[in-house]
Amino acid sequence: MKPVKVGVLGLGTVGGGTVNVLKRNAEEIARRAGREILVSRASARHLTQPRICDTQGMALTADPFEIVNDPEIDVVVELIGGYDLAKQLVMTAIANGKHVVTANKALIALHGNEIFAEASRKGVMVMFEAAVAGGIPIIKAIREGLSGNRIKWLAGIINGTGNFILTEMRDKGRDFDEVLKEAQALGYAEADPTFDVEGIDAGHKLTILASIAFGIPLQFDKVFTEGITNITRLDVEYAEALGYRIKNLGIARKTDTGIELRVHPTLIPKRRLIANVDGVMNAVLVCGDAVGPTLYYGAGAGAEPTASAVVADLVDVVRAMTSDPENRVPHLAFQANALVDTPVLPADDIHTAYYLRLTAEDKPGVLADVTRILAAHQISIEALIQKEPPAGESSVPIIMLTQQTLEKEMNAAMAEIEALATVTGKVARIRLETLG
Ligand SMILES: NC(=O)C1=CN([C@@H]2O[C@H](COP(=O)(O)OP(=O)(O)OC[C@H]3O[C@@H](n4cnc5c(N)ncnc54)[C@H](O)[C@@H]3O)[C@@H](O)[C@H]2O)C=CC1
Ligand SMILES: N[C@@H](CC=O)C(=O)O
Ligand code: NA
Repeated sequence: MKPVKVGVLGLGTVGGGTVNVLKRNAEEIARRAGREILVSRASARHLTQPRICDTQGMALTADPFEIVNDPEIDVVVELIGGYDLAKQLVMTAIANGKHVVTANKALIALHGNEIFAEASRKGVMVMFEAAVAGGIPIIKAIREGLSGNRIKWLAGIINGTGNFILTEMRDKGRDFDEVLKEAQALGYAEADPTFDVEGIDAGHKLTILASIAFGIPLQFDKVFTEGITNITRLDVEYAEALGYRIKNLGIARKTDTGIELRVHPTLIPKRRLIANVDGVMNAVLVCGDAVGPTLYYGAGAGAEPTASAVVADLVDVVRAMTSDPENRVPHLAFQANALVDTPVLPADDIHTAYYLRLTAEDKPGVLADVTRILAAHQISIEALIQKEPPAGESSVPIIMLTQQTLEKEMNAAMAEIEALATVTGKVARIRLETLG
């Protein structure tokens, strides 16, 4: 049988890793796919620059449109990143009847509804396993392995760069900016690293996971995101002292009224396996009504872990290429009957517990004022630590854990606490999930 001809767009970290894995494991991959998979063309911005992969046997071009318009190419692998150019290339490839594999979560989260609709019309596959949690086969796990379940909730560490930064800060006391630079040098970070540290990249991934898990359209604009830039060493230490770790989580939960979609730093009990997922590793907990909680763990970023997922998608495409389009697993497994009436809940309706840290004057009655405000908003305190004032100072840190409450009640209570004359500055707030 003739080899399947692949055109790779972008030979950076993931593109280079993909070429390397395809070459190194060519024999096993051909056996599993049933046909040889050959990268016959690749597109790079700078044709002569040194790169991590060997480009022998590939025709290189600086113009990616040559590849998506080449009638010889069967599958296009988009690894350029970004929105506009990537979308034009993917839509052109689909219009030309080519299958597409991409690692681009930004593209899928923002333009996936349009891309999948067009792909369905043309009867081609668009695969995106590498877009969520790098090498972990989480898309497959939810779409195939858990397809008999009603998914109740999922929660994941789904940004490798952010987890790497939090781990290095906690374990080695390293500085935020210095660790971010290292993550960039290692090829983990996005082209714009604010996507990693402000929760945008995790928001893109959560959008995709929620869409598959709950059968809703992709709705990135409704995800609540908070980044990790405000996490202080003090909060990391207090959280540890209380038996918790701070992890940046993407959480999607089905409630009676809709779906919570949120990305934020979260206190989680230290005893949970996911609390011990460190460095660039990712982990996703998925709770189905039949199976209960399941956990998936692996490298969330980096050249070859991500390539592992890209190549798995290529193998799937090649296996399914010859089958009737109607019999292939559909792109998001629900495309034609997406649950458009299930709302994503506004941030005010998030239901969670909280860690609060405030600085107050060391005077009788201050704590009573704070607890009175919380009680007026039906917020119960689960644990409280009041430190002695540091020598020569009259202010003390007060740390509280609350029971579950509504975000809007907490916002109102925090505003009232901050307005107290005896309280200095802002109240630090980190959401808390037991993940039980
Ligand atoms: N780096 C990682 O660990 C992961 C990255 N991803 C995603 O994979 C995609 C690629 O990411 P990386 O490989 O890290 O980025 P990268 O910046 O290392 O590679 C992108 C490559 O595309 C090339 N490129 C840009 N415009 C081009 C054009 N017009 N024509 C030809 N080539 C062009 C760049 O020169 C660069 O070599 C992104 O969507 C990213 O979000 C997904 C999972 C993990
Ligand atoms: N920048 C991303 C790369 C993988 O998706 C991350 O750090 O997780
Ligand atoms: Na994946």
